[in-house]
Amino acid sequence: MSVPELIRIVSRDSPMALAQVERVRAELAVLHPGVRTEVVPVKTTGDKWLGDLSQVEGKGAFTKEVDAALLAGEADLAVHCVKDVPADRPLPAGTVFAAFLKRDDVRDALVHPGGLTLDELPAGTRIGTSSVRRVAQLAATHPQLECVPFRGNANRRLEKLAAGEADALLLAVAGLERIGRTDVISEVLSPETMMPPIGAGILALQCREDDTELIDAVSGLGDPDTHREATAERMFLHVLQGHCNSPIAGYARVDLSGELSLRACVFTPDGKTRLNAHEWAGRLDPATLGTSVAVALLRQGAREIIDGIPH
Ligand SMILES: NCc1[nH]cc(CCC(=O)O)c1CC(=O)O
Repeated sequence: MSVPELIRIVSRDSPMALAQVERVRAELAVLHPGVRTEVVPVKTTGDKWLGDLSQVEGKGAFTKEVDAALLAGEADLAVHCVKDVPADRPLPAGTVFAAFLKRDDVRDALVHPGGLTLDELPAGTRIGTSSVRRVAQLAATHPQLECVPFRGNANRRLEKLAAGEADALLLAVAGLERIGRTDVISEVLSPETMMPPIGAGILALQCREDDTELIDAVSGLGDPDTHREATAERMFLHVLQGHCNSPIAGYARVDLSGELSLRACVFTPDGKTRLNAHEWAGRLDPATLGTSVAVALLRQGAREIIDGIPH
């Protein structure tokens, strides 16, 4: 296999994103010991704008500038959190996913400086999160807690928490692992307590579709089970056509016997209505499983819930 001499890797410039790039560089160094890599950090709209994401382009706010650098030939390989890559539309024309790295933890964690668990938090505790998915689920299970809008990269959110801008936070375990801050976790929430977002804990490598040499060179970093899970989850979201204010959650899993299943939910913003579906792939390929679970939720009225939410 011919391997490029130099691979220029583009990503957001947050500490989490740069840690993700270091993982990719380390895995590449094992697979292709001779290869040189260079990092091209870019600031995205989502990093610069700390207001409501639906006021900027919403979806794609964390990926647009990264995609542009790739397409302009300023870099060769983009590293993305799958969670941040819009699934309601195809990938930008001219680009493909070359690999999905082995999945990290899908769960969310509670970060409470006093070390309390979610059930122990007193009424009125301010939870810093702007995620409609987290807000809806908390409203359903812990209505006595109050969510306050909270944006910025994970390090920035921890600083704002320390400054007293909220009493506790919800953050992804995978993200805290990447920035080396699992020490702040007071409770890891089960997926039943807090259903994860589509693509949680998965990093994707994206290339220009004509760059076959690089696609071949990096495809060996992909994990086949993660690929099946990511494909089912993203097709689910594609068929459902949510928007950035629609609380949607779900995750696929390949179990020990190799069976793929996908569970997913759609909520109203107040969490009072929750539609659920859970199906096993059986003979279906991952994308068809994603479609089937989306159709199951549409039959229960998901379209009306999603379209009824202002965005
Ligand atoms: N929206 C930012 C973002 N994108 C991906 C992750 C977590 C890591 C992952 O799931 O890959 C986070 C931080 C968070 O939600 O706490």
